[in-house]
Amino acid sequence: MTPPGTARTPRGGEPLLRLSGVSRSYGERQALHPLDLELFPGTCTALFGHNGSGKSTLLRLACGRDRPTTGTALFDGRPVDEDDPQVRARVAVTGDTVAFYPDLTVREHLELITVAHGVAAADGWIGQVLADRRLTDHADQPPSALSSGQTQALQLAAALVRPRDLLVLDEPEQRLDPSARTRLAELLRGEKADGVAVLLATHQAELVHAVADHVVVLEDGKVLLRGGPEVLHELDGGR
Ligand SMILES: Nc1ncnc2c1ncn2[C@@H]1O[C@H](COP(=O)(O)OP(=O)(O)OP(=O)(O)O)[C@@H](O)[C@H]1O
Repeated sequence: MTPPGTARTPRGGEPLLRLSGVSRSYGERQALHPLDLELFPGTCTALFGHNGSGKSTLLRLACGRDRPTTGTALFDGRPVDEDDPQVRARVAVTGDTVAFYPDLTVREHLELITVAHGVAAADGWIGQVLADRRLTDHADQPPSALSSGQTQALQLAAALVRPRDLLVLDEPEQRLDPSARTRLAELLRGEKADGVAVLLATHQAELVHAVADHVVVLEDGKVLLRGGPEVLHELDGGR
C-alpha cells in the first residue's frame, strides 16, 4: 500500500540493506557486538530480545541515525546516513522519536509529510491511511488529543503516507489493542507484497510468526539465535 505515483527502484537480487560487522559501543559499554545482516526487498527481518538487548541500537544503525563503532552499514550500496537525500526519500522510520507539532492537526501532519515527499493527489491517499489506522474521527484534532494507541497509529500513518523502499519500525505493536495488532500484521504483509523491505524490533512473538521471514534474537548485544520464525520456539517458553 504505497502512495500513488511511487516507482520502486528496480533491483537485481542485491540486498537493499547490508550490515557488515557492525557494532556499537557507548564508552566502555558494548551495546552491540559485531553483526552481519542483509535485508532484501519484499522481505521482513524481526529483531527479538529482552529490554536492553540491542534492538533499537541496531535499528538506529540500519536507518542511518547513528554510526557504527566498527563495520559498515550500506543502503543500496551507499553508507547509510539519515542526512543523505536518497535515504530520506526511501527509508521510512517509526518509533517513539517522531515529534509532533502541537498546533497542527493529525491530518495536517500527514499533509506536511506528503508535501515534503512530493506525493501527488495526496488528499484521497491521506484519507485512506487515516481510515485504515482508525484515525478518521480524530483527523481534525491535535496529536495531544489522541490516546496512546492512537498516537502509535499516527506514528505508523506518518510512515505510510510517504514513499518508501525500507520501513524500519521499533516495537510497532506497543499500545495497540488486539484488533489493531491484527491490522498491523496485515499491513506489514502488504508492505512485503509491495516489495518494501521491513526491519522491525518487537517483543511480540505473534507478530514475528505473522510477518517475519528472518529473525535475529539478541541477548546482551550478541546474536543468540537467528533463522526463520521457528527459532523462537527454542527460547524459554517460546517467549
Ligand atoms: N545513548 C546511549 N548511551 C549509553 N548507553 C546506551 C545508549 N543507548 C543505548 N544504550 C545501552 O545499550 C544497550 C542496548 O540498548 P537498546 O536500546 O538497543 O536495547 P533494546 O533491545 O532496544 O531495548 P528495549 O526492548 O528496552 O527497547 C542498553 O544497555 C542501553 O542501556
